[in-house]
Amino acid sequence: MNAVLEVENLTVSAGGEPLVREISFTVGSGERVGLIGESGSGKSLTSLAIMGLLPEGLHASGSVRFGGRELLGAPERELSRLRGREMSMVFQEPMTALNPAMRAGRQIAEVLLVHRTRPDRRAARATTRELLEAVGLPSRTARAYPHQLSGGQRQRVLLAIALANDPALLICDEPTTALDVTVQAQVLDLIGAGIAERDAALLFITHDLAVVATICRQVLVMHDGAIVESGPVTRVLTSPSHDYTRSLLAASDLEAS
Ligand SMILES: Nc1ncnc2c1ncn2[C@@H]1O[C@H](COP(=O)(O)OP(=O)(O)OP(=O)(O)O)[C@@H](O)[C@H]1O
Repeated sequence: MNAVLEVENLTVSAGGEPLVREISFTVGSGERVGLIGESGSGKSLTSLAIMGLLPEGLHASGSVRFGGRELLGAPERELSRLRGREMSMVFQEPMTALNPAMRAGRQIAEVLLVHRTRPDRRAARATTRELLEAVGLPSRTARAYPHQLSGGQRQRVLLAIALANDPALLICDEPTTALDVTVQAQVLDLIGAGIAERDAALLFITHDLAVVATICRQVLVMHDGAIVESGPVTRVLTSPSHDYTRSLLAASDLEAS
């Protein structure tokens, strides 16, 4: 299996204080890896460091290779060419990720067009309709503004945007946390299907063990900025070797057997 993402000794610090500490992991092509840990453990900073989107004042060191290319220290121009095309991200709060003043269809079409040297608007509109259909939304959704959609519908639009350019890597950061359980299951199914269709790699961030068990085969457990345990979901969730993983399990609905 080819490695899509190779993270080695990644450290994220603020003013010399490490918030993510020397973490290493690999995500292979077609692989689904969950990153779990309690609030504040460093999950979001890890994903932002990978995407080159760390907020001002935070510094990443170590190595993040994507398709063999080193991303840490790469020029912003190169990173913005990758984002939304070869790697994309779905966040927890779709309302802040979507432009409130732009119709949903236009937002999907824009991401199709922005990475083309010769934009074809008619083809982008047709692909937008296909993408909406693939995430279970009627084509009339294209004309809706974000505030006219439900939370689940907005998250589907974001997923359509993230999948639009057939990325090799999709990073999801708590994409279903704000949704009710039924809608959550539907969105998880759509993420799984979108990934499988493209043979893309998935890095799925959540604090919810049940969600990881549903969608991922491999899991990394993060605690206080470090990865304390990793392995196949079936192993880690049935016989955790780290105390912190055991306490996560005890606090969840899943039972260790
Ligand atoms: N811009 C920043 N400056 C300084 N510290 C920060 C900054 N952003 C995050 N932190 C700190 O880094 C740590 C990790 O934050 P991070 O957002 O990665 O956690 P998380 O595991 O994603 O949590 P949650 O599940 O609540 O999103 C936290 O202690 C947080 O307070």
